[in-house]
Formats: sequence, C-alpha cells, structure tokens
Amino acid sequence: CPGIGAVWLAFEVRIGVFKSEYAEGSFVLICKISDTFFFLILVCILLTEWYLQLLELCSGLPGIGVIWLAHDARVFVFKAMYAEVVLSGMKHIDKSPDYNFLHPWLGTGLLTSTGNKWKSRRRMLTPTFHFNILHDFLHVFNKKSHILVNKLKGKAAKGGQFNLFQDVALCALDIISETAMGKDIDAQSTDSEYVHAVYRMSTLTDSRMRKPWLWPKFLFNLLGPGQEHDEKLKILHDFTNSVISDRLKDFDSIKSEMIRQEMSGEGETGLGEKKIRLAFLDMLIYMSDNLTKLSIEDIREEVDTFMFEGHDTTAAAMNWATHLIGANPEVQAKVHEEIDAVFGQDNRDPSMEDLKELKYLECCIKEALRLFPSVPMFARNAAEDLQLGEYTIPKDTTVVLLTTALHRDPAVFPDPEVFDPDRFLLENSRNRHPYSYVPFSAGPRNCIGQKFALLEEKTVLCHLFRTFTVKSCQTREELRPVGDLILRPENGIIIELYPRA
Ligand code: HEM
Repeated sequence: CPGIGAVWLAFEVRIGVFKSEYAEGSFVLICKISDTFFFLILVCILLTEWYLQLLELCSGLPGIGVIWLAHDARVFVFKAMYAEVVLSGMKHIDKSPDYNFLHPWLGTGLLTSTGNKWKSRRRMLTPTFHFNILHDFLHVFNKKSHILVNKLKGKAAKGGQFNLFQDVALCALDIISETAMGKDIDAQSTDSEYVHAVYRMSTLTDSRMRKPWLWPKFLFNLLGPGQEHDEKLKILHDFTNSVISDRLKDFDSIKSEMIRQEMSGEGETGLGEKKIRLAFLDMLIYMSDNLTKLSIEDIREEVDTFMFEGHDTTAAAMNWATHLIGANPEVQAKVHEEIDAVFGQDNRDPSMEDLKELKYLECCIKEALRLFPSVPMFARNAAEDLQLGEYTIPKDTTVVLLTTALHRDPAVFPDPEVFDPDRFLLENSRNRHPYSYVPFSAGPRNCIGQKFALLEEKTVLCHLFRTFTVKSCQTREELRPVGDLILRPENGIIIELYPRA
C-alpha cells in the first residue's frame, strides 16, 4: 500500500497509516494519490451523527471529497462549478446504485428510472405539471391548510410549547394524496394503515441504505427488518392498486377532454366551482391511451413516486421555514406586513394572484431551502470519466451532490449560517452562479414538482402566518439536523403559537 490502507472489521473501518505526512489530524486523513484524485477518508462514517460530522469536515475541503462505504467510493461535490459539470447536460443523468433500494416501493418510476425509460417518462409527465393544472390544485392546498390551522388553533388555545413537525407532515400527506391520487385520506384527522406504512417504509429504506451488511436481501430478512419491509410494501401497493382501479372505472370522455384542454392551455382555470376535480392519476390514465402506452404497473410506479417524493420534501421544507421565520422576529414582522398588505381585513382564501404578491414569503422559503434543503444530497452515476477541475473521477463512480455544503459556500453566500431572506431578492440573486443553489437539483433531471412544491408551501405558510405569530423555542444548535432521505430536525420543530388579532 502507498503508506495507507483500510481494513473492515464487520461494519467498522480501520485506516492504517504508515507515512508521516498522512498522520495529520486524528479523525480525517487527507492525501493525494497519483496526483489526480483527492481522497478524504472518513473513519467513522457509520456513527449516528455522521451527517453533522460530514458537514463539518466539508467546511475544510475545496468543494470535493471522497468517502468509502465498504469497497464503494462516494465522491462528494459541493462547489457550483463542479455541480454544473455533473448536473448540466444529458451525460450523467443516471442515478447511482443507491437508488436501487427504492425499487421495491417505487419500481423504476421517474425518480429511479434510467436511460431511455427515464427520457420518455419525463417527456410524458412534464405536461402534467402545466400551470393550469397546478392552478386547479390550489383549492386542495387551501382546504387542507384550513384543517391544519384549525388543529393549531386548538393547540394555541391550550398554550405552551409543542412539536409542529407531524401536524405539518400530515397536512402535506393529505395534499399529495388528493392531488396525486384524487383520494382524500384525511390523514390529519384519522389514523390509517396506509399513512403508517408510508412513514415506516421511508425509515426502513433509509436505514438499509446506510448499513452495507443489510444490502443483500437474505441478510436484510435474516438480520434486519426485511419481513416488516415486505409487509409494509404490500399495504402500500394494495392501496395504490385499489385507488387506480377505482379511478380507471370513473375515467370517461368528459375527463379526457378536460385534460386535453388543460394541457393545451385551453381549459378554464381557477377556483371556480368545477364539478370534476382532476388528479395526477387521471392524467396518467389519459397518457396511457387505454393502457397501451402505460400499463397499470407503470401508472402505479409513478403514483407511488409522487406520493414518496411529493410529501416528505414539502413537509420538511415548511417546518424548517416556520422555525426560521419564528426565530427571527424582524423577518416575521415583514412576513405579517406583506400578508396584511395583500389581504387587509378580507379573509378570503389566497388566489394565484395573491400568492404571486407574497414575494418576501417566497424569499423566506428559498432561504430556508438554502440552509435546510429537504433533499440534503442526491447522487448520479458517472457515465464516463468526469473531469472536475484538477480531479479526474473514474467512470461508474457515484457522485453525490451535497447541497447542504454547496449552499454554505461563503464566497457565494457570505455569513452562510445567517438566515437572510434578502439574499433572494432579485437584485441580490441575479448574478449568482446558477448551480450554487440547487435545492430542487438542476439541469434536465431536476425536480419535476418544484412549482407545485413552492405553491403548496406558500399557501400553507400564508394560512399559518396569517393566523398566528410563531415563537420558535429551539436554538440552531438544538435543531440537530438528521440527514436521512430527507433532512429532518432530530427532535422536531418546537414552537409556541399566538393568535394574531
Ligand atoms: C420542497 C419540496 C421538494 C424538494 C426540495 C424537492 C427536491 C428534489 C430533488 C433534489 C430532486 C432530485 C433528486 C435526485 O436526483 O435524486 C427531485 C426529483 C424529483 N421530484 Fe422533487 N422536491 C420537492 C417536491 C416535489 C413534489 C411536490 C413532487 C411531486 C408532486 C416532486 C417530484 C419529484 C420527482 C418525480 C422527481 C424525479 C425527477 C426526475 O428524475 O426526472 N418533488 N426533487
């Protein structure tokens, strides 16, 4: 070995160092091998606080580093110019093998598919996020926000601190269920097997990803929660299958014509009293052309993908934003002022036009996604050797975009830990490198749901801050972000609420 080597003892790695220049620092060793590749060897990757430690380590590195997980390298990238090389263009669009752990649940839907399948699905699904269709979902965002606010009024009346996280998460789950499947699961008011299965499945998948000894299915079954995983999977798939078959029965030429009109921009939009409410599922059925272009299985993997990708992400984002606004009274005062200027004494539901006016709230949402991006990292497979500045990344290496670190580059975001929504005012963001801020990823494989997500967040937060003054009861240190599939606060978001006059 060239003065350094690694031995695995069960799941723990021992790094042996026998060259004096490598023996700097007790935790991390940084060395250059063959002058082409920069190695960061993280000794304690499997510690529970690995995410926070990773961030700390990154702060001393030049925007790139490597971690070994068993015999697999993960190259971490967190500099705008490197992110651009990876994300722009069609070369490196395939996901890394880590995403295979999502296949049992999501199949190879839009998030997890590769190559030509991904290209044709993306082309097919892009029109389903047409402005007109999002416009029609606003009534769901408003309806579900009312339920949330009413629940919170009860908590505010009792007084004292409480954890907001789950209340907002259930609201987001209600929203995605009704918009994706056309099914009101009423998660905010009732307990359901499906809702439990959604949460449990995310946890089981995430913990398997980070435990190499559970990667083989037989070991997952033998040593891990493989059996519970399969039980939850059955609940999830049975539920979506039954929703799809009900919806297929209801699909008729009227819906078909409505969809055609909405996608072509001819359809009527707005909160009008429409008799028929469409869901993404209807659009998938329409696209399937009598199940010739998409099978029931194909439709299910896309519905499951929307359910997975479309609720935890927005739930986390709304929670982080609420904490940050509630922890900065001067910011909250501006949010209140803006909402009051738009609505005055009128207690109408926000319309698309109203939401467009809430520009400062939008800056707050964007700034919260900078500090706490819901998807803290995402990974691609290098389709060919990749040149990142002076570093050559070999073909088939997993390249991980570490957004949390990317968004803290002090050269782009001075005083990066400070919550400053003004960073996203047009005049302050106009000349920023386009790949320095990528909470929704970027390039051709970016988040297809980002407009939906921002609209949902704005609507729910508008209802929340219109009704309450929020006092955040945690310091930044107490939040302790945990980087699972989604970035969550370890102990939730603890707040006090005070009704506004
Ligand atoms: C704040 C909320 C959200 C954030 C921060 C977010 C972020 C992201 C990111 C970073 C990716 C790339 C993931 C990767 O490459 O592994 C992604 C992909 C995706 N997102 Fe979102 N997302 C959000 C909300 C949503 C919503 C509401 C939906 C659906 C209604 C959605 C659907 C998807 C899909 C289908 C993909 C895969 C796109 C593709 O590979 O072509 N997301 N999202």
